[in-house]
Amino acid sequence: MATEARVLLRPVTFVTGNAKKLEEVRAILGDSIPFRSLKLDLPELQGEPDEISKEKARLAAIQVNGPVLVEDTCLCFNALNGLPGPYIKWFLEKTGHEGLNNILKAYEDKSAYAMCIFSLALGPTTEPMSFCGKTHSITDAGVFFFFFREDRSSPGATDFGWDPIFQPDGHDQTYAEMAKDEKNRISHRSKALALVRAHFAEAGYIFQIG
Ligand SMILES: O=c1nc[nH]c2c1ncn2[C@H]1C[C@H](O)[C@@H](COP(=O)(O)OP(=O)(O)OP(=O)(O)O)O1
Ligand SMILES: [Mg+2]
Repeated sequence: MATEARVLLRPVTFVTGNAKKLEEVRAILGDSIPFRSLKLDLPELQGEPDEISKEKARLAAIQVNGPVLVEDTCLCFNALNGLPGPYIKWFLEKTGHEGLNNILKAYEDKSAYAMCIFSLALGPTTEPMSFCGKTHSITDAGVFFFFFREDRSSPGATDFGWDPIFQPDGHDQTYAEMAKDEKNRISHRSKALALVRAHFAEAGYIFQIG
């Protein structure tokens, strides 16, 4: 039996305060899901990553009073059981790439994974749904960070967070060194958005936007 279609009277609003995230979401989604964006700085919450993402969606849906999509991004060190995780924004801001690098110097395991959790709330009273994508870093000690790499003369693009220090497993370049469309093909964000897209295809939402 076909999934019952759900009618949405407003476009989905992707809420973020981060212009680089928005740029990637636009490039990855194209026109596959009708959405608009809204720049709002949602609170940096504490807790388990999926709960943080869902709570962001609840808060955003109250402000927008309509369907919203948000995401929360984590950078997780395996040696630290997933930390800094959702707190990466403050770690990056306070310690920089080099501080993150120094934390891992204490451990043999320098592997990490990037994780994006999108949450969709159809309205302020609807329980959000979450979609998680992960990309693992290379695992060799001493090459995870640009700063260890004597073969590199430039960190690549330095305009998006921790991209210069994250080298995905199976790749010779960090996210920052890769062409944008290559990052978008393999990233934590694109994996999560593939699930969001599949959900939209399955749920059969119909947009009746007047
Ligand atoms: O693909 C990425 N490559 C490199 N760095 C990234 C990426 N994605 C997020 N980031 C950074 C931004 C922020 O420092 C932290 C996540 O924190 P997070 O709260 O999710 O992002 P945010 O506050 O900038 O935007 P938002 O308004 O959507 O919460 O990692
Ligand atoms: Mg944030």
